[in-house]
Order: sequence, then C-alpha cells, then structure tokens
Amino acid sequence: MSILKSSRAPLLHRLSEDESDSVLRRPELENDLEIGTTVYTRMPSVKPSVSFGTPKSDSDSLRVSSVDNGLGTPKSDLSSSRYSLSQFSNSRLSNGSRVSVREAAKSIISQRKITINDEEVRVPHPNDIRESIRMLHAHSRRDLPQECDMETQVTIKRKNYTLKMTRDTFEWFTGSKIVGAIDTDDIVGAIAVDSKKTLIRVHYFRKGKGRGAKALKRRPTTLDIEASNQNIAMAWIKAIQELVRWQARVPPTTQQRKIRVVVNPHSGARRAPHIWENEVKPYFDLAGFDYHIDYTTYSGHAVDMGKDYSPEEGYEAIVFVSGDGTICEYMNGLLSRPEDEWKEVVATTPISLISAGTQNAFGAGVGIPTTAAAVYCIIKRKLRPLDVVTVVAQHEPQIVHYSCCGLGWGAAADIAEESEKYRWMGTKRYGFLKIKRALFPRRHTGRIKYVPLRPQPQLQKYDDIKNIGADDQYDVEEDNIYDGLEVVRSHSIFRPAGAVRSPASTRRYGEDAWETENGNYIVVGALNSAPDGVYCHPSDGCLDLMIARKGNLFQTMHIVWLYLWGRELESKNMSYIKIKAAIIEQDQPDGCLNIDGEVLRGPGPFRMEVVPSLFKVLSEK
Ligand SMILES: Nc1ncnc2c1ncn2[C@@H]1O[C@H](COP(=O)(O)OP(=O)(O)OP(=O)(O)O)[C@@H](O)[C@H]1O
Repeated sequence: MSILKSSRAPLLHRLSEDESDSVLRRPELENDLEIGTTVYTRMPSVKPSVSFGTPKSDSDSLRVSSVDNGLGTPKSDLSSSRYSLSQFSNSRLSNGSRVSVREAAKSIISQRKITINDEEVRVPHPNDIRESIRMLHAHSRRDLPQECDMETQVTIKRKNYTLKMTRDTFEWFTGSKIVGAIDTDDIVGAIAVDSKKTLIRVHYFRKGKGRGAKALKRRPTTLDIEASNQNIAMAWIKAIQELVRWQARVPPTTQQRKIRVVVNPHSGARRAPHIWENEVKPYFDLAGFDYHIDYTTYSGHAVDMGKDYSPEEGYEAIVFVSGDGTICEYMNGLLSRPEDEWKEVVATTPISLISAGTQNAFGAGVGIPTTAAAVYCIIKRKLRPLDVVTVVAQHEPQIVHYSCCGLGWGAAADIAEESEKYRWMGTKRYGFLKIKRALFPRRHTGRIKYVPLRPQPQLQKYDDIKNIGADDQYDVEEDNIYDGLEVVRSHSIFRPAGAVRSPASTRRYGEDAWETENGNYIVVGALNSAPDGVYCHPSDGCLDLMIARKGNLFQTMHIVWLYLWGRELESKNMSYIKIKAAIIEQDQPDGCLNIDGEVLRGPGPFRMEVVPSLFKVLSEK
C-alpha cells in the first residue's frame, strides 16, 4: 500500500452534508475514573492449581514458590514489601485499598515509576512506557495465576537442571548457576510432543538480532524439556499457557480466545492460503484460538466485511492474511458506517496484517515486518494506536477516503495512475515507472497549504522512537472485548470525530494556523508511516509532509541522484515538515492523488488530515 503503487478504484464513504464538525479528543481523565470494575464477563472463577499428583521423590516434586499478594514473588516487580502491581485496579477507589490504573499509568509516564504513600513500586519495564502500562493492565484485570510461579527438576538435552519460572523469567540452573534463560515475554505457548506426554515443547519468538527494525523480526524457536512424569509436564504446560493468557490480558485457558481471520487468495503471488495454513494456523492452535475464517471471494469483498462486522460476535481481533489493499478496503467499509457503530468496532477489535501482498508497506510501517512478528503480537496481544489519514476532493466533499500509509501527489500519483497498465511487469513496474517519470516528467504546479506543528519536533527515525507519545497506551489498553460490550459502551470514548468527516476544515484550523506556498513540484507526500517517510511514526498524531520542488535541470537531476541513494532530504529543494492537515490545489485539473496506491481523480483541491489513534493495531513498536 505504498503511495508509489498500483491503482485501484477509489473507495468511497458518502456522508450527509449536515454532519457536525468537531474534533476527536482523547478521554478526559476525570471522566475515566467513572469506569466500572473491569472483569472478564465470561470468565469463570479459577482456583489456582497447586497440587499435581503425588511426586515419587524430592527430585520429582513440583513446587509452587512462596506466594506474596497472590502473585508469587516476581523479581522485577517489587522494591517495596508493601505494594505490588496487583494492587492496581480499574475499580473506583471506594474502599481506599486499590490504586487507580489511570493514576498509576500517569505516574509511569511522568516519572517512570509508581509512588504510593511515598513508597516506590518499581515498574517491570522502566525504559518502555507502553510495555509497563500493558503489564499494569494485566495486573489490574486479574491476579497472576499462582501456578505461574514454579520450580522443578527437568532434563534438557539429556542434562539435568532445575527449571524455574516466574512472571518475568524462565530459567534453568545447575546449583545456583543459571545455564539458560528465556524472557517470558517471548514465550507464546507450550505443548506435549510425545506419546508419553512427558516431553514439553516451549515455543518462543526470539527478538531479531540488532536494534530497531531488526529486533522486530522475531524468529520462532523451540525448547524441548523432559519432565520426570506426565503430571509435572502437564502442570508446566498449563502454567506456561496461563502465563501467556495473563500477559495477553485475556481470560484463562478454561475459556477460548476468539479471533476473526480474513484470507485474500487473490493477493500478491496468491500465497495467502498457504501462509495461513503453514505459518499462522499452527500457532493459533497452540494459543487455543477459536478462529472464524473468511476467504474473500470477489473484488471489494473486504469493504462489505467492514460494513457488516459486528463486535457482538466477540472476536478479540481481526487478522488479514492479504496485501495492504484488503485491510484498507475493510477500514473504508467500516468507516462508511454510522459513527457510533464504527467507534465500537475500532475500540474493541484491533487489526493485524499477515503480509501476503505485492508491496507490504503496511506491515513495515506499523512494526510487523514479518509473519512471525505479526503472529507474536497477535498471541501476546501487543496493542498500539494507529493514526489514519482522511482525504476529500473538494469537488465531491461528501465522499471521504481513508489511508494508513499516506498520500502522494505529482510523480507519485502519476506512477499510481499508470501502474495498472504495467501490472504484467510485477513489482518491477514501479522501478520502471519511476525512471520513466524522472526522464519524462509531467507538469505539476499549484499551491500547498498546511498546518505545521509549532514548534516543529526534533526529527527521529521510526526505529529510534520509543516512548514518545506513549501516554495514550492507557487508553489503547482499555475497551477489551472480553470485558463485554456493555463495559466498553460505558466508557467515555464515543465522541464525535470532526477530522473523520471534514478533513482540513478551516473551522478547526483558523487562518493563523496555515502556511502556504506556490510552486512547481516533482512530488508532494503527506505520509503516515515508514518506510516512505523516514521520520514517520504511525501513531505520533501527525503527518509528515515531504515537498520536492522542481528547480532547474541540474537541481532536478541532483534530487533524482540523491533519491537513488536515499539521501534526497539533503537537497535544498526538499522540505520535511510535521503537519496536522494539508490542502493541495493543483493548476492541472486532470492531476490526481495517490491514496495508498489507489487513485483519487482531480480537479480537487484535495484536503487531508490526520486522525490520531483512530485504530488499534497488534504491534510491539
Ligand atoms: N476473490 C477475489 N477475486 C478477485 N479479486 C479479489 C478477490 N478477493 C479480493 N480481491 C481484490 O484483490 C485486490 C488486491 O488485494 P491485496 O491488496 O490484498 O493484494 P495486493 O494488491 O497484491 O497487495 P498490496 O496491496 O500489498 O500491494 C483487492 O483490490 C481486492 O478487492
């Protein structure tokens, strides 16, 4: 869904003229303290299992470690003996004994720690606000199951070890020496793999080697552990599965996780069904998902799915095994519905993409660059907000278009318009068309108006951005479908969203907010995600405006040369500006706009605006 990609028929959302023009705001703090107690509606009460048959000897025994506050004794949680994360609750502070999750989340954001009555509770991921808040939510929903704190004797690769698990660590020892360890955050499940049912296979997804995007490329790995008897093996498997459920903020294994899967057999090289069967389904089975699969059977089917989707069905996420276009179609279908309907769906049902298309820009742009990365984030329910861009052409203002990756005008739109003609060339057509338009450019003159962020933030590459903007993670974690729709409906998120209905409205942005320039342009991009915009972040609440101006022949050739090396921003004819909204007025009425590879025809002007955190995506970035 790169802005330099194939054209498709634009997707449409018709709006009534009289829809109001107000801003989407995040919930007010005070209002959210009114939220009722959060419990899983269908969650049966589970007794922690502490007994697993009669061990024959001491070395056979399976011990549940000493228990503190019903949590075991997670090492990284407590620096004080009086408070633990389990004392945080989404409930009202009526009895004074529990501390509001929102207050604790605010404390993590501002101080990277939580202080209660001058005593400090150390947070598990002090350098990662989003993960800390996620853990806080896990504790606030239900206590960590007691059986997740375990220690026993096992055999790994024919050697005997003591295996120990806590909330954060999974380690094996000889004596007091740690021989191996897995971060429990990497673990996605465990199963018995032999007929005697004593051999446990732990599945985990190791972080990719390196930093940034490399670390996101997780690799599926297994560890085989031989337990001394079937009861112990079963107890370990149960403990691991329960820990994964608890970390994911979903009900225990007595209840199934429900997930919706959409496979587009037509995407890319038509490998989506194969990817689903071989690379995704085995892990969904491991995680105990009850999945409902739909195969798209006609062009535009995903639009209809978006129009029909009901959160009443209780799916915790909707996962696309497809190209970017399918997920974009679903979003457009969904957002064409009445506002109270789509808001309920986006609040309760995060999206994910197992990339099986031609370009796969969405996955790279939202931090799920590979199938393994996406599968990992789905099972662990790693949630992140996702900004969306809304666009209208002024000659048909009642039709709103939506984009995830971004918009392109000038050469980027010319290439999108022409690419369908050259589909027979496969992905090589984009390279071919870039060269063609560099040698034989069309004329693009006009006026660019935009609302810049004031002051402009320091530019940081997507891979380097960690905690910026993470203060919305509290809201992202709310509205868990397993709480039940009534609880979700009681939250105060359902506010009108002006940017969704009337992008770049001058009623929201007054005269003083706008900057304007006239000129002759090579390309203009209003981008929401990397890699097209190198400093983009899909949940930073803004768009990255890239303007490449046409100079004399030498200057233009210089930009093209720098572009080939990925250094085009060094050109004096380039600008890179963080903005909220933009309007492109073109002098050539037949010019068009590229919306995630689809073509929106002129004359325009084209009005565009970012809608912060409109969707939730399953990603760890
Ligand atoms: N059964 C089908 N037959 C024909 N077309 C279909 C069918 N199902 C979906 N489509 C259409 O396939 C098109 C392409 O889908 P998708 O975007 O998933 O793949 P892609 O274009 O190859 O990948 P990318 O968008 O990543 O480049 C969509 O426009 C969709 O409407």
